[in-house]
Amino acid sequence: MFVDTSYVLLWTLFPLIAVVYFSFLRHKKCCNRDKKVLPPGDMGLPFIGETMEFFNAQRRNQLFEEFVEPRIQKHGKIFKTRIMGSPTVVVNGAEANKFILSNEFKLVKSSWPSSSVQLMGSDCIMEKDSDKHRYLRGVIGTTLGYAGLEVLVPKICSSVRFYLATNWKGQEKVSLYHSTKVLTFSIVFECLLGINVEPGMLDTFERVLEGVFSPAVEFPGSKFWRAKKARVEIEKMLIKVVRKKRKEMEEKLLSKENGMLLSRLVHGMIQGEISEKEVIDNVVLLVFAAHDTTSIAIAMTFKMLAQNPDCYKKLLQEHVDILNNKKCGENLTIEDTKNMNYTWQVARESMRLFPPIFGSFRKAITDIEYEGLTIPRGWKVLWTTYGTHYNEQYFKDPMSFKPSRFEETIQPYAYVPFGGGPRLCAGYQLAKLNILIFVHYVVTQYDWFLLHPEEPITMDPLPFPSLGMPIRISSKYT
Ligand code: HEM
Repeated sequence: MFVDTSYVLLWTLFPLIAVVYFSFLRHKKCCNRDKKVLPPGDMGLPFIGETMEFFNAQRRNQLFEEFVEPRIQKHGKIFKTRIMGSPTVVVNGAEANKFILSNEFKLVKSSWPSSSVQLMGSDCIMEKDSDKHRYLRGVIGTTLGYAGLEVLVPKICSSVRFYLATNWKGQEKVSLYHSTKVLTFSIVFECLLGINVEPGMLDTFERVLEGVFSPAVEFPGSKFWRAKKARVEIEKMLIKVVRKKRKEMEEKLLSKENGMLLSRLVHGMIQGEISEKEVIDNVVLLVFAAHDTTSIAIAMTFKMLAQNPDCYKKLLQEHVDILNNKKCGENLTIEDTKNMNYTWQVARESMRLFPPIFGSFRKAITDIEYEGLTIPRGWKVLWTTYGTHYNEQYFKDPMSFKPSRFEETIQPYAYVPFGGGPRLCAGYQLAKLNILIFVHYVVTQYDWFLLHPEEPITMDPLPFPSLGMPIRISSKYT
């Protein structure tokens, strides 16, 4: 019988071919399983990526509306992009905020632009992790604990009252935003740190702040160059202050128990727990963290009150009730601030609609797996406040101003103007007191209205009212 040898060969080789074929399939499946799935999104042009789109939207204070939201629509709540030279994953939503913020030090670490690190100082709290971070949080936390706050309240009251008496009394028109900036600056320096504000200090600090998010290019005349020069001036001034304080403390003229944050930091220095540079970098950082954030929060609270007369009426009544229980000229106490529940709801709602901080950057310190996607090690992660604050899922009718929504429990990590996790704002309590006390004295002493109700809010990189929010004022007592 004729036997086709090719058939014989085929039947002999068949099991071998089958084994090779199935092994190939298995290998392919394994590889696919190991292959990491990056989040969807466009990386834009080589190197610059989508930086221009990001900055243009930011300048118009439309970062969420023009940059983030269209990409959420196209790619979903977690998308990749490339900004400022770094591949970046933008995450939105309470679950994603929680995942990223609570995994600080484990999966991610805080990641500030080079210009911010150079100007704030490489030894400031935002650059620290583990023990040093815990130590600095402890020092700030003790100063802002209940006993510390009790002492702070009358000091803040005196600062606000003095400021209004010397700068608003007899005036018809003032810049609300400028006032809040001057006040928050002196409150951080004098009430929290215990350092006297000297003439010109605010301007020098403002020059540093102007460069904090500008490109770290040091050519004469550039923002960053000016900021670096201002930082040197500040350093010289702070070195003198810190050494004087150290001498006083070593000679037992002053104890760390005077409650002031600078004394506590200098005490740590004497004990060898922190260096002089760490003290100085953290003083600069605290001013940066407190200044523009609290100022814009107060300004937007007033803007919302002007636009919502019913809310203003209710808030005013809260303060009149508190005032009626005080003797003439008596300062507020911490207990009085606890009776400002509605005012705090108004301020919180203003910060929900206009969060002073858009969000912030982290860096993945390992490959991160989240919802079936991989954020590769070394990539940046940007979490946002707007991603939850403007989302119907967390806040019903999100674009309406409704302070009473804070009577209900809010899902954790949905309301995040102060961030969350181990890096939750360390000055939250001070910011709250600053806002409540300022509102109290203004609304009980003055009638006021906005001169430009439609004034645009710009961003550079924090939001601010473009005209300084001028208001017409008239004293209630003349
Ligand atoms: C309305 C006012 C304020 C807002 C909206 C605000 C917001 C924030 C946010 C969002 C963070 C977290 C940043 C991140 O996760 O990368 C933060 C951190 C921080 N804030 Fe505030 N802040 C305010 C006022 C203040 C004040 C008054 C102080 C100090 C006296 C302060 C001190 C700090 C510090 C030291 C950190 C760093 C915490 C750390 O790294 O552990 N903040 N703030």
